[in-house]
Order: sequence, then structure tokens, then C-alpha cells
Amino acid sequence: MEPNFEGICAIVRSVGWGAAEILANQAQSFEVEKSGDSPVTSADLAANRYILEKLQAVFDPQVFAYLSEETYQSEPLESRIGRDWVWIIDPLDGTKDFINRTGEYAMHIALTYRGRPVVAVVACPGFGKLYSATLRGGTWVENQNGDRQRLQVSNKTEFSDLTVVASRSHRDARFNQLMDHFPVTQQKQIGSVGCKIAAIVEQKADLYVSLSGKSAAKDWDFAAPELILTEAGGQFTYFDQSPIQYNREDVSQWGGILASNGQVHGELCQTAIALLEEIDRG
Ligand SMILES: Nc1ncnc2c1ncn2[C@@H]1O[C@H](COP(=O)(O)O)[C@@H](OP(=O)(O)O)[C@H]1O
Ligand SMILES: [Mg+2]
Repeated sequence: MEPNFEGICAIVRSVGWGAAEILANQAQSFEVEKSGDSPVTSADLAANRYILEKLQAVFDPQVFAYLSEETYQSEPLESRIGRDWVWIIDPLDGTKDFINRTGEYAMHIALTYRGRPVVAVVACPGFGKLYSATLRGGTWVENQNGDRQRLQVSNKTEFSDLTVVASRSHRDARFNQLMDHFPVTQQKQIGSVGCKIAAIVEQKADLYVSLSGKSAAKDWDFAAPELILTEAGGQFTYFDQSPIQYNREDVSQWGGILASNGQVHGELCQTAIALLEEIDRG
């Protein structure tokens, strides 16, 4: 029997709002605990503690493994590899934007089964919104007043009508070249993967392109946003159109990823591969 994903999602939505409040309060005043390319603040740590405590009180760690950006390095690999049910958590996605106070930061929680997301919550405290999705249950947005509505991606198909979102801070020369030659010319920069996917399910954008360089995005950056997008009718794959696998030994997601409204997904994936071949030939 399939577990009650809607019941699980209701619990995670409540945890998501609690974590969103911690982040919004910390946004007024926080400490930078680690600077550099992967900064950590007091907000990441406080939200992480809260989320793990709340989830572990309900979802027995004997049954559910936990993979969180802030604690995965201190946990042995055996605690999660080969486990069916894994919570994948990013307590603060878009830390650079959080520090720079753009409001574009998010909190991600996904429940995965055998490496694929089945329940997801993405909160965007800077915009007072929380997105949730369950496998085959659709994508929903709610505000602090409890108003809730179902979301669907755009149905745009013409390249000239599409808008692509990409990272503000994770861009190297190869990625910039890809975007310069990309057939979709309306481009926006938004911080955090969660806020980028929120823009797509709110029909303010239609695609997201991400490419690893010396470093790569990690499982917790993509797991929850992926389900939020696919349950709203979009697609989220590697450039070769294969599905993202989570909870492998290496939590880095190397290579290129396209998230889209699903209308011209295959064509854009093929274009991205062809462009990279050309760029790499020099
Ligand atoms: N090429 C890349 N290399 C490393 N991390 C990346 C990346 N692209 C995206 N990310 C990760 O994805 C998140 C969103 O990045 P961005 O706001 O630039 O789109 C960040 O997570 P964290 O803020 O949780 O560290 C960042 O670490
Ligand atoms: Mg992140």
C-alpha cells in the first residue's frame, strides 16, 4: 500500500511555515558563520535544527534517512545509501542572495523513495509563499492567510515568447557562453533554485538552465523543486533527458540540467548539448 502522501505533505507544510518564519526573522539580523563560495549563516543552522527536530519527531529515523545540506558530512554514508525513504533538505537555498538581501531565498524539503521525490515543499519566505506537491497530486501554492490554489506551468511553445531563468551567482565563462547562444533570448537572473522554479510554476518564466563548473548543485538544491515543477506539468531532467537520481554516494549533480514548462523540452535539451559541444571545441 502506498503511504498517505497528502497526510505527510500536510505535516511538511506546517514544518515549512515554521522554518520560513525562522528564516524571515533571521533575515533581519544574522551572522555569517562561513564565507566564500558556499557561505553558511546562523539562519541555515537554525532552520536546519528546527526542520530535523520536527521531522524526526514524526518520521522515525529507523525508517526514514535524513540528507541535509548542513549535516550530511557528519553522517556515515551507510545511514542513507540503499535506504528506500530519504528526506532531502536544504534549510536555506540561495544563501548568497539571503546575505545580499534580495529576498530570493528558499527552504526545500523533499521526501524521496528509491532516489525520486514523492512529496515536496518549497517555501519562499521573502515572498510569503509556500509551494507543495505530492506525486500525482498536483502542485499548490499557499500564503500566510491559508489561501491555497493549484498551479500549472505556462503552455508557451515559441522560443520568442519564452523566458529563461538562471543563477545570479553560479556562472562561469562556459555557462555564460551557453546562455549567450541559447535560442531563448529573454533571460532573467533569480537567486535560489526554489525561487526559480516558483517563477516557472507562477508562469513568470518558462525554463531554468543550470550547468556545473568546478562545483555543482547538490541533491538538496533540486529534489523538492523538481517535484514542484513536474506536478505543475513541467519537466526537469539532465540535458540528455534522463531523470535526476538522488541519494547517490556523490551528492553533486554534475552536468547540465533543464527545467521547463515541458512544451519544447527535448528540443532545448538537444540544442544545449549541441551548443556545449561547439563551445568545448573552442
Ligand atoms: N554550478 C554550481 N555550483 C555549485 N553550486 C551550485 C551551482 N549551481 C547552483 N548551485 C547551488 O544551488 C543553489 C542556488 O544557487 P543560485 O542561487 O546561484 O541559483 C545554491 O545553494 P545554497 O545557497 O543552498 O548553497 C548553490 O550552492
Ligand atoms: Mg541550496
